[in-house]
Amino acid sequence: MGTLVRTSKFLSAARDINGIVTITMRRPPLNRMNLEFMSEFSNVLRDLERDNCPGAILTSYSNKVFSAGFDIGELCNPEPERFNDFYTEVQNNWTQLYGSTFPTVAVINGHAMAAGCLLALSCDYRVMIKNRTIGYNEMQMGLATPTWFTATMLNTVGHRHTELGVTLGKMFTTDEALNINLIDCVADSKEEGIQKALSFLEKFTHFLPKSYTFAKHSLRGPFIKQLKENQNEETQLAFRFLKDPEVIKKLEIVKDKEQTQFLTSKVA
Ligand SMILES: CC/C=C\C/C=C\C/C=C\C/C=C/C(=O)SCCNC(=O)CCNC(=O)[C@H](O)C(C)(C)COP(=O)(O)OP(=O)(O)OC[C@H]1O[C@@H](n2cnc3c(N)ncnc32)[C@H](O)[C@@H]1OP(=O)(O)O
Repeated sequence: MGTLVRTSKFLSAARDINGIVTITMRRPPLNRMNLEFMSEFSNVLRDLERDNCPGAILTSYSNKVFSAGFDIGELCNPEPERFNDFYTEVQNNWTQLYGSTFPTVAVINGHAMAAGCLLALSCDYRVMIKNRTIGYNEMQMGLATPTWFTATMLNTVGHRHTELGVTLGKMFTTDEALNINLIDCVADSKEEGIQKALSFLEKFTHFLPKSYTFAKHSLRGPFIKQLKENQNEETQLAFRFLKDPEVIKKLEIVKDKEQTQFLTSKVA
């Protein structure tokens, strides 16, 4: 796997002989993202920028779940200060990953739900294992999909697929995701996925890093700028949404269901 360059409670990062870093999310059982997870993630990305990393792969320790998205504990009737810290970290994390100066690949070796899907979409390329699902399922949870989540999907698959995906809270199967270019290729196993990711990243060894960064930022920069300019408003909007009694009630029902079965549309 390579030399371990960083290990923390929920993430590990290992560098191979070519400098490519594989970041593995490990918050059992579902890689749910809470404040601590997000700040560890930001620290890893900051290190990779500082070290002029030539490329990174993002994957999960589990071959069942890439990430179940945000920890519902961070969203259900949140405290203002904690939510502000959490959401700010999430936004910063997205601007770092979506705008990284190095190429990134998500090896999606398990289900990728909501913010888990955002992580994958924020990379430059996606390899997904067969028989998994990916999408923004917020609607099914009584939530809404934040503006920058939507923009990231829109920039990947276009308006119509985003519109249907977001408004239906649709989880796409691997085959469906490939058909609409939500992912770029399919692998039989995580190991094969990593090999495909490395082949993609190998292409960039022939380019000047500054040329790559310029191209990426000319495509993604305006969306990052838009979020940075509206960061506080986005946080306030989300906080108000989450304080709506109907939303709290719905999330509490979801939390109660956690004791038995999470969602009726639960995936295999
Ligand atoms: C203006 C509006 C702007 C913004 C709106 C405001 C805020 C919203 C902000 C952002 C958007 C939201 C993004 C998100 O990421 S929301 C989270 C979405 N995640 C999910 O829906 C995950 C659903 N989970 C599942 O479908 C399954 O758990 C999964 C397929 C991942 C795994 O299935 P499996 O059968 O292996 O496990 P389970 O028995 O279902 O789960 C084990 C255990 O864990 C609990 N669980 C699952 N997911 C979460 C989660 N995200 N947070 C907390 N807890 C979770 C599950 O209920 C089980 O609990 P228990 O029964 O107690 O063991």
